[in-house]
Amino acid sequence: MRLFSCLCCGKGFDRKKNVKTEQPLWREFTLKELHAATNSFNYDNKLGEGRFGSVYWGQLPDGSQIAVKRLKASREEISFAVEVNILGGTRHKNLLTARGYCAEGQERLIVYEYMPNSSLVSHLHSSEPLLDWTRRMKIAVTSAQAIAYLHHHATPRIVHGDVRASNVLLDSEFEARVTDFGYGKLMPEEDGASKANNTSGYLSPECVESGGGSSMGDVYSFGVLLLELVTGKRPIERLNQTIKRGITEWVLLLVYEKKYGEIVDQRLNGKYVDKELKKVVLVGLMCAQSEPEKRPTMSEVVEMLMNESKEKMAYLEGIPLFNKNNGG
Ligand SMILES: Nc1ncnc2c1ncn2[C@@H]1O[C@H](COP(=O)(O)OP(=O)(O)OP(=O)(O)O)[C@@H](O)[C@H]1O
Repeated sequence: MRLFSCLCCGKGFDRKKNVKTEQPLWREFTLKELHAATNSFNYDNKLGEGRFGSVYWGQLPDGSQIAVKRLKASREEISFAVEVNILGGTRHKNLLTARGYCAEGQERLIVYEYMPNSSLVSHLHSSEPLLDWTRRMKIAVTSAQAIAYLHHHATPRIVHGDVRASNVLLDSEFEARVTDFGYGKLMPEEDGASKANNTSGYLSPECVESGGGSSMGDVYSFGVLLLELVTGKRPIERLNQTIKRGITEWVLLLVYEKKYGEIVDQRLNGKYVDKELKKVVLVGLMCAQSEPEKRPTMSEVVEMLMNESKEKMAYLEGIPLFNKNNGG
């Protein structure tokens, strides 16, 4: 049974009309093709494993490199089809491009572009070469643009539901390629993003409460991600066996004291731009406010991150949240 309609780029690629001039961006792969590309899902090709399944590096006969996500269990067919069609129909330069899918027998696979610089989390919290300041700023803006696209321009509008550093992959230019959107409905309840986020510190209080995602919940998670990006600290740091510290509370206390030099990732050895640090920290804290109605939208976040005017900075600094006596 063929469950999938063929969706291509966001502009509505029509295979029949465009076949002579364009390579289809989205197509069905055979299992045989993917076996050949990944050396039969060889252990040496394995890039890693997430909650949904394992990811393998592969190469197609045309030389292009792919990452094949082999989903763990067979999904409810219609749900898989709908979700896969969302992936196939959503195109933005800072979203990870899904090139196609394979559904044969019990196998459910999604084929993505391969990202040579792995994920943001591997750069921030491992021995990978340190991400310099310029790259961090580029990642902040490009990942915000991707999520803003999902919220404000994609058809249908998409709540990411699982914004975090491991879902920000990095392309050869170290630009963000946000991934794992549209997976919410693919996940079994007990494995849901909400449950995982709960302990990772990315989930907003109202999403913890409701167990579901929302666009304002994405904004909160993105705020936490911004703070992680500039501090190099995990959203929740374990200080000792019993005490954990949330990144938002820690950063806000230092902002009250105007101790930005203590907030920034110390491994940068002072190589950062003061006003950019201040801006990202303040925008991150605005996003990660407990009350959803006080958070900006993602398009406002993009605007604030890209705006370099003194007026905007003065506006941000004047927000009561950042004044201990007014907001804190
Ligand atoms: N397109 C890709 N290019 C390169 N590496 C990738 C790609 N997609 C995933 N990976 C890597 O494969 C590993 C598993 O990714 P996956 O998305 O399955 O899990 P995750 O995001 O780490 O966790 P979770 O599934 O819980 O969200 C990660 O190390 C990730 O960086």
